[in-house]
Amino acid sequence: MTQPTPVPSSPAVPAQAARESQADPPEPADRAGESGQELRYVGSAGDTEEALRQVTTRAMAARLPRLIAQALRLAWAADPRASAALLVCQVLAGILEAFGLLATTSTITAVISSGEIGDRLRDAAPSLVVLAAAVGLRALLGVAVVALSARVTPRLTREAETLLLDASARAELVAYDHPGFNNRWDSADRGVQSMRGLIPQTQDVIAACASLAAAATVLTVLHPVLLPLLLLGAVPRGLAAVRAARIEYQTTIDTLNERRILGMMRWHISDKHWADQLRSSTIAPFLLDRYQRASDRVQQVTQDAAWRTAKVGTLGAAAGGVAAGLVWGAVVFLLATDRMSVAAAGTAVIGLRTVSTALGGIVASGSRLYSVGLYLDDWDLFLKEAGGHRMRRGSLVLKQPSAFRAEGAGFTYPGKDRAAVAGIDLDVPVGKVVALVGENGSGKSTLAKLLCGLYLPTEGRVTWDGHDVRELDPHELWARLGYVPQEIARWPLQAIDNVTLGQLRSEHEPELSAALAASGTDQVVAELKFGLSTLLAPDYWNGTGLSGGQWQRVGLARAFYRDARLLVLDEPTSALDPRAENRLFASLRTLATDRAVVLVTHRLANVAKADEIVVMEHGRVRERGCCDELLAMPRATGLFRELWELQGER
Ligand SMILES: Nc1ncnc2c1ncn2[C@@H]1O[C@H](COP(=O)(O)OP(=O)(O)OP(=O)(O)O)[C@@H](O)[C@H]1O
Repeated sequence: MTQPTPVPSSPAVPAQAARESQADPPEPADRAGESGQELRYVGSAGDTEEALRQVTTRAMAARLPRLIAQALRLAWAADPRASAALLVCQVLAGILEAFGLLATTSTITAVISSGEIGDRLRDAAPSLVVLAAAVGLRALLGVAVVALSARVTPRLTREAETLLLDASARAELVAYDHPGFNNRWDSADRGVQSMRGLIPQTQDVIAACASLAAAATVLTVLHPVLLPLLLLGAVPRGLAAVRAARIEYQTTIDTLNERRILGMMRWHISDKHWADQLRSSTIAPFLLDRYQRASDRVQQVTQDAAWRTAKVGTLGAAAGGVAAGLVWGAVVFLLATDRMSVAAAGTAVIGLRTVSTALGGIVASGSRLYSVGLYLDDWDLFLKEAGGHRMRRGSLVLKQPSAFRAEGAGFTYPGKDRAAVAGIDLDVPVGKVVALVGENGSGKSTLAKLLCGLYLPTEGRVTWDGHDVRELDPHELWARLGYVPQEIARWPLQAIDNVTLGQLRSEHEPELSAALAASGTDQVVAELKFGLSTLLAPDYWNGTGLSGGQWQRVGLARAFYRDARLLVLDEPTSALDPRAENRLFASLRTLATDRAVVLVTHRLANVAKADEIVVMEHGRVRERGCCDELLAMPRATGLFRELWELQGER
């Protein structure tokens, strides 16, 4: 047995002094921003600036074809047949448009030619039939396009959502402590939502392009000057639409952080989790006031944006109107100077309207598609990078690891300038029970997560069987881990799945019964209406709720059931009744027969049987040894002894 070693802590503030320094609590600083902090979500400004830099007219024009190709690729992956049918419909619609326009010229030519009215109508009949057929078929194709889009879009959205969730599960745990990660997740999620508009907008752009190509061909045949004039007329509207898309995107980005706050406040005010405290503490009006403030800030930004969009739209429309006047003036001029026949002018009128509508469609749907594309980029990037935190570890697999070590390991949370734990040396082989104790915030849970490979150390290293956890396949590593965190996840699944986590090896196996019995979950299950098949979810999900202590038993059963070599129990008995707690600690030795056990707890009496007790203070190891050794330390310097005696007095 090692001698208790009082390790100098940094900074060396004895527990007593630390408590005394906290005796006078500081004045409450948060007075809605008067002198302290107000609720403000801290995002990464760099992302926003980068995103906005991309929203230019040129970028948009260059990006559109790629976006359409991307949309088609995604749609193809989601539903190849429906996507092919959609494309065929669009091409057919374009061809019919051209036929319709040419038939218009023939019809007008026949009707206004000299001769008997009956003969003229007979001559016009074939082109009239073509015209009617083209219009009717185009309408039918329109219906088919709507139906096919409605089929592809939900599949596409579902697929996009699944990929996003998968990418998020592949991010390092530390990602959640980076504000940029949450922002990127939000933007990517918005990408999934905006995907609902992807197919309709793409369809609109393709349809408008097909229509434009058809009408432009016909117009060029009628007179070559018409088309360039028209295209020129569309420029002001195009510029205005791009500007509006930029304002919309900027507004979304500017309000992203506030919307996060709104979402978080909404959850705190409405969720069952805090519902009892919300009522009993009468805090609701105060929270609603905070909600209102954030809401006002969002409204301010959106109102401002709406005003700027209206201004840009008005300018675009005015310039577009002048351009349209020029085009129509040109048609009148060509007609008046006999450079164009009356029949051609009649068709030109229809053709001009078609081209103008198509250009308007390309500009409007194109700018909407571009907005969708910006979010789509965020989604795409998240899939590749998991918000910049994709797990990139090794692939080494350890079947039966048996030695878990921290070697000078430390960890600093993102954005913090002080390490949560530092310079930790710890050795936990299979068969050994190590207890981590210490005051709140001394670094016990952080160290536990380092040993689990959930966090990667920012200094030193953590090894399993001598291999740095960075080299190990993380999923295989966690398959050998039984981890009971302070807050047990309440998965909305049946009791059996909540214990086996969907990894049942075989029905009625002894391991399952043993895990249920060792954790006391067997007693919980015995009271459930459908036993292990009971859905553990609140009543309104058609399930059955459990108490905090019952969930803690389920959490323990989970860890015991796993084929784990390292068992990390972080405050595993905080909600257990004394009998359940006793049973757990009595079985610690048995649990450690073929596992290494790390136990984090404040109930010091329970760690008496641990092989080694590590006393943490300010992120460092202050003392270590077995219970008797630590209790034998002088009263003035022994932190464990002081805490032990305080608990004893209680
Ligand atoms: N997600 C986080 N982001 C930033 N700092 C954190 C985070 N979690 C913990 N910390 C800080 O790291 C330090 C160690 O925290 P840790 O949770 O490891 O302490 P602990 O000893 O387990 O505390 P407790 O006994 O209260 O559970 C504390 O100063 C805490 O404020």
